[in-house]
Amino acid sequence: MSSHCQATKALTAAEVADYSRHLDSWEIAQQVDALVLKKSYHLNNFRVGTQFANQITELAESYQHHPEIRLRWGEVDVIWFTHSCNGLRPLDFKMAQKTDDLYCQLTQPQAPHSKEAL
Ligand SMILES: C[C@H](O)[C@H](O)[C@H]1CNC2=NC(N)=NC(=O)C2=N1
Repeated sequence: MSSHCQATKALTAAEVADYSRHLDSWEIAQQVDALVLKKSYHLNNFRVGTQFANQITELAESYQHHPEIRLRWGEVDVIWFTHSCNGLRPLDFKMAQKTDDLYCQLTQPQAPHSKEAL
């Protein structure tokens, strides 16, 4: 166990259940011996899937917290967990929400009241 890990323990199963109530459609999955947050996103083609993966990369770099990403035509799977604790931390839930926000920005049309639409 690293010193960072001792300072920041993984959430308990009960805490994970509580945090996950605020997320939309993220699965809590067991991966080897750790709980992880997992979601599959649908994209129209490989290029936009790659764009999404690149945006997640920028997000990950800005927080120095990095997910697993699986990219294939029409789909991007994202898995968040904290390696150093081999489990979930509040930051993983924050990153999951931010990933959803990126997906919405990328796939949903501009708000009708934006300047461009006037
Ligand atoms: C030093 C650096 O911040 C750490 O190695 C970070 C990098 N990105 C990370 N990402 C994730 N998901 N878990 C970590 O424990 C982790 N550690």
